[in-house]
Amino acid sequence: SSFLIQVVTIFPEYLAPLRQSLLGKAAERGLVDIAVHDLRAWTDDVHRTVDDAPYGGGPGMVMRPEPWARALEEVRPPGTRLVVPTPAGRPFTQAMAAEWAAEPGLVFACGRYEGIDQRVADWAAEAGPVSEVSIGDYVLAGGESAVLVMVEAVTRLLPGVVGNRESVEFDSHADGLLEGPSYTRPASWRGHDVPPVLLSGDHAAIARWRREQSLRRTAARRPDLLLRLPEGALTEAERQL
Ligand SMILES: Nc1nc2cc(Br)ccc2s1
Repeated sequence: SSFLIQVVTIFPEYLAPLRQSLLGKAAERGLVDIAVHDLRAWTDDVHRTVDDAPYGGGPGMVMRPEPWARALEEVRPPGTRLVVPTPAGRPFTQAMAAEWAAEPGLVFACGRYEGIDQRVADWAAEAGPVSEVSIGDYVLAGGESAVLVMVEAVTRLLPGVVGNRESVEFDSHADGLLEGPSYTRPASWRGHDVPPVLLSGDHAAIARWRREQSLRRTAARRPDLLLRLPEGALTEAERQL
C-alpha cells in the first residue's frame, strides 16, 4: 500500500517540486501518494480570510483556527500524524523520519505569518499524534520549505524508493556520527591526491580510517552529537582522538 502524504497550505504551487524526480518516480510506482490542498478552500468569506490580529497584541498576524479545523476534518484520516513545521518546534531528526516512514502516512499543516492559532494543534491532538517540529535554528517565511525537506527525508526511507538500501542504512547520522570524506577517480587531481589507504585494498584498514575520519569530523563540526552517543559507542582509544 502506498504512503499517503497530504499538505495543507496557502501556497499550493510552492509544493510543486514534490512531483519531480525521486518523489515523482516513487509516486508513479505507487509507493507514495501526494495530495496538496489550498487552505483557502475551507474559508467562508468573500475575501477567503485565513489570518487575523493576535490576541494580546504584538506584531504580525495569526492564522485563524476555523479554516484549519475544517481542512483537517476533511483531509486527515483518523489517527494520522499531523506535522506542523514551526520555528518553535522540536528539532526534526533522522530518527523522526524513520519513525514516520513506518506509519501509513502524514498530514502537513504549513503555517505562515506568526503561526497558527495554538488551539488547532491542541484540538488536532484529540484525533491523532501531532508533531510541532523545526528543521533548523533559523526562521523561514513559512512552513512550505520545511515540508519539502521533511517529505524528502521520510520518503527516501520508504521501502523501494531508494534503489540501494545500503546507502540508506549507511546514511550520515545512522551510527550517530557524521559521514567522513568521499572520493572517486582520478586518484590524483589538480595536485590533490586521494588518501592512499583507500587505494590499498586493505578493507580492515579502510574501515578503521573511515571510522577515524567520522569521529574527527564529528568532534570538529558537531561535538553535540558525541555527547548524545549511547554508552559504549566509542572505544577508549576513540575517545582519545
Ligand atoms: N524553521 C522554521 N521557520 C518557520 C517559519 C514559519 Br512562518 C513556519 C514554519 C517554520 S519552520
